[in-house]
Amino acid sequence: MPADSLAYGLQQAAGLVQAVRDGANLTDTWEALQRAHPQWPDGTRGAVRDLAWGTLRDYGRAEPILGRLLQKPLPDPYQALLMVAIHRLESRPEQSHTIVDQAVEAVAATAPGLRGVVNGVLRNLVRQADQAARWREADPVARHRHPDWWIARLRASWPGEWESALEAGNQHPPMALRVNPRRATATQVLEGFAAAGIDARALDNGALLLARPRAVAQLPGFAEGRFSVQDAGAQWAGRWLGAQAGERVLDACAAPGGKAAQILELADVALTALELDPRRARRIEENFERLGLRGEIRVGDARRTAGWWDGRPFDRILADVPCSASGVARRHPDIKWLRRREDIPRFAAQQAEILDALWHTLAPGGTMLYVTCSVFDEENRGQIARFCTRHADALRLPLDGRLEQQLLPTAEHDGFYYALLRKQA
Ligand SMILES: C[S@@+](CC[C@H](N)C(=O)[O-])C[C@H]1O[C@@H](n2cnc3c(N)ncnc32)[C@H](O)[C@@H]1O
Repeated sequence: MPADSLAYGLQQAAGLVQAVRDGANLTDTWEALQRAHPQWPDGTRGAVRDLAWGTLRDYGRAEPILGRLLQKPLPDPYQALLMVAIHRLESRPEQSHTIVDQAVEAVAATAPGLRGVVNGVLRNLVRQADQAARWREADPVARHRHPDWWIARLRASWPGEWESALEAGNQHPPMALRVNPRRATATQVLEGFAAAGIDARALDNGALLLARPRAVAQLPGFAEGRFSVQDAGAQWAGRWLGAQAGERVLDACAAPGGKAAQILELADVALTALELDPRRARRIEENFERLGLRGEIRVGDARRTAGWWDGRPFDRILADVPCSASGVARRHPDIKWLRRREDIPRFAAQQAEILDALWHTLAPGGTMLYVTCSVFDEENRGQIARFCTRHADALRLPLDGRLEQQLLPTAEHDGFYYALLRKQA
């Protein structure tokens, strides 16, 4: 199969989808696949990625169709191949004949005996497209493209917003940039973009939103460290932490270093960037280097302060804790497949442990900004409410006039939660 054919793209994307169905992490699998195919042209890389990410974002969409059109699921990875083909048929209905032919070609290469059934299922689907739309509409998982327990949680917490948040979470993610005020102003960056014919605009918090995602290295000013890629929702961290020159600041869960870099771009602070995973900690180093920033990078566990804390209290702490990442699932669509309902209390317990340990390292009068990229209450407002019952010296401070900020995914930003706590002297 030629590497630029749709058949090849479908086959490779099916391999990625199958790996996620087997429990693998998409980013790691994708990196390994690219290492195995260094000769792939950009077009092939882009096509395989789009097909796999799109199919995984379509969580649950193929099931009602395959359940009705197949007597029993095809063996691995051919069921995944059908899912990728169905995703493609839905997104490019005008190319239905080519898609069916190419899917048959893809299966013929390794399982010629399945050609007939793949051909039959996909042709049936093309013929019965209206009926398939009704099957999907009748199935909440297929309609909202999220696991049922996820839908139920969001619906219970956000009765007015859950549907639009789920829908936004199914779209292609936006691309936003964080301007480095040490190297440029937002106006200068936007002028450089306008001169290069790149459409972008500034949002309320200063983030620049590109009209269309692009390869960052091709944007004028990136190599000079004038900006970094960072979701607009994440960019509230620097402002809401509000670190001032001369302060001792801890970023307790720092890799890859986006928020740590923002803190250093905004004020001359003494920053410690702590990270549990040594491999990920190296990415903080690379980010600081590109941006010309300085901070102390330490590998350690935020829960075990004896391993990394010198006993001098911090004036401010950013606790951007590990979480379900349910607010960024459109960027990492394998999350919808890999997360289980029971993972959420496990994350919440880990977050509570981190928060309790960090609280001891905060100076009286100091503040801690708690951040997750989750949309689930148990990790967010519930977590902070429980923290405040355990720590009588914790005082909640408002963020732009609100007790806490839950950003649900929209066309402009991903889902994040923020709460600010002061340790009373
Ligand atoms: C949400 S990410 C942080 C993103 C980062 N703040 C940024 O803006 O680029 C959470 C990070 O915490 C790290 N982590 C998980 N458990 C930790 C622990 N107990 N102590 C320190 N870091 C931890 C993870 O490896 C991960 O890199």
